[in-house]
Amino acid sequence: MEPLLLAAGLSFVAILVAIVRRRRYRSLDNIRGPPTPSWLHGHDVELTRQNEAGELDFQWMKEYGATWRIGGHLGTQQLMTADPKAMQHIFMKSGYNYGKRKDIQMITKMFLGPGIVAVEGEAHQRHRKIMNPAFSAPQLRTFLSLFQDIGLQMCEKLKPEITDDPDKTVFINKWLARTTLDIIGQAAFDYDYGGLSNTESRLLKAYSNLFIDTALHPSKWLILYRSLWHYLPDSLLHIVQYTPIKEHTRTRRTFQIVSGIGKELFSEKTKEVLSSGKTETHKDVMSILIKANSSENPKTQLAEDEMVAEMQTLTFAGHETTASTLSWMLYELSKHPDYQARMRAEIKAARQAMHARGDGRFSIEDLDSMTTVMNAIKETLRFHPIVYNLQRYALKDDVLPLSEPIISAIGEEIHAIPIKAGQWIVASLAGYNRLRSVWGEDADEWNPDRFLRIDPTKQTRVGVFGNLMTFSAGIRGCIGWRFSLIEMQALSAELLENFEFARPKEDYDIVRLPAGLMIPVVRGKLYELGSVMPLRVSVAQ
Ligand code: HEM
Repeated sequence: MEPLLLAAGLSFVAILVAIVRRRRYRSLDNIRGPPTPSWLHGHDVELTRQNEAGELDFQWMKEYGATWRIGGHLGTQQLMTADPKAMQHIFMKSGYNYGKRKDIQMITKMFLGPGIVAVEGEAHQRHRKIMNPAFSAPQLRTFLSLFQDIGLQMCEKLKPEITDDPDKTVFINKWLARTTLDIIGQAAFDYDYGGLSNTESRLLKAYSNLFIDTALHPSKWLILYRSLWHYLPDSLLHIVQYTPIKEHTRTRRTFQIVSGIGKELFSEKTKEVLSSGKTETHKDVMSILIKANSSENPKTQLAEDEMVAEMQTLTFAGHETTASTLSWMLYELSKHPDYQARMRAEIKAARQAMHARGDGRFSIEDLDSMTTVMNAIKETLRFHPIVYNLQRYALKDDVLPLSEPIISAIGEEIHAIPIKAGQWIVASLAGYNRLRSVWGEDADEWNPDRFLRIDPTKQTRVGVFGNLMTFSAGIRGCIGWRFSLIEMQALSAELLENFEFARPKEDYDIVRLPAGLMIPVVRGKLYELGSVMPLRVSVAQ
């Protein structure tokens, strides 16, 4: 059958199912929210076209409080919330009752294969059980010296690029992505991806501007088409990835390159680990995974394509995320030179103390004692959450508790919202991270010192770190959050001791484009420059 005809046929089936089910989701009439601009798309188009990620969330929060209703496809309603108790309930107290939608699962599968991020329920439990040991705190401590070595390599490579021209503008996100790619390659697979050494790296090329090409400003047709996937039976769902559109072709090309590398690595690693039996010598994440998988009951073991997908997932989730967050931190520091100077002084003092006791490298304890650095990382995670929202649907009828009551359409105060099975929910991570009730009246400013005054025991407990939702929470919370944190601490120490970061001499206006992940772009230069974070970098005095 012609692929376009097939897409049309699948859409027709899905529209029928969606219309039949639609009535059940109109249970939020009592909740206030912005008027729906279109019966066909609800607010889905506005959300993907907003000027900056989170802009609409902040606007709606001001108007309706921490929870509100928006329109979905074909006249459906979606609940959008930034409320701490609602977040806690959805992500930390309800097990798998708020699942990932099938359309989102499918898109994830197209990028990453059938790995941990794309699966649900029992299958997810199986994946997580095999992966957890590789992300334990003691295991992650062993990676610190690797993070420091690769951080130093980055500094050594960057220095000659800037010494001749003190006003040189550097796209710092590119340098950080190359660095974090090498880190994940070595830590996860004991493999050199060539990010810093090889500008022709196959993988870097495959990932370059991936989000702009596949997720930025999708057409109205594609937005609707994808949302209807949720209603397709599994037997038809897998066909949709072959719809001949440029976003899918680009995704498939990247998938083939990354999974090709993953397969080669997996087969070499499996031979190495299982034939030598010397696990002590193999401390990379993949070796631990292969060992854990081989000692599982065969019924619960991960299959080869699932293990390869795990490698793709770690490569993808483990590098751009951390690189982006660090880029936003350096951007903020370029606007806050006084805070930057305090961080540098703290790192230098810690370095002196370290030398005085006869050590050559910072320990985890040294890094943890640098509160000025840690607070800048925390504040950046709060202010610039690169995953700015998460979409879920209710598998069962439920009642969602609120810590911030809202006013209903008829003026009553609402403390809890009845939820019908099938209801779509958007958790606004960006919105929660800006709540004044949680973060103070200056929540819309980047100010790391807020963490000196906040008492976390007085907040509703959410997230995995610092009461932030940036790494999500609960059984599906980010497995790599501690990895990322140690990596950011180690790289910040190297970078800030070696370099100063300032605004570039060109008058660049940086915006946070919503492209699945939040990406930095120079306003008006998206197609010329792609995703960039330009900063003036000079050697620190
Ligand atoms: C600043 C850095 C990072 C941020 C902000 C971040 C954020 C997130 C978020 C929000 C989720 C939940 C996604 C969802 O429910 O759909 C997630 C999941 C995940 N992250 Fe991260 N992440 C970061 C770094 C990392 C690193 C370094 C790794 C690996 C080394 C990693 C591996 C994963 C994996 C495997 C999952 C899926 C967990 C599951 O479904 O059980 N992440 N991350």
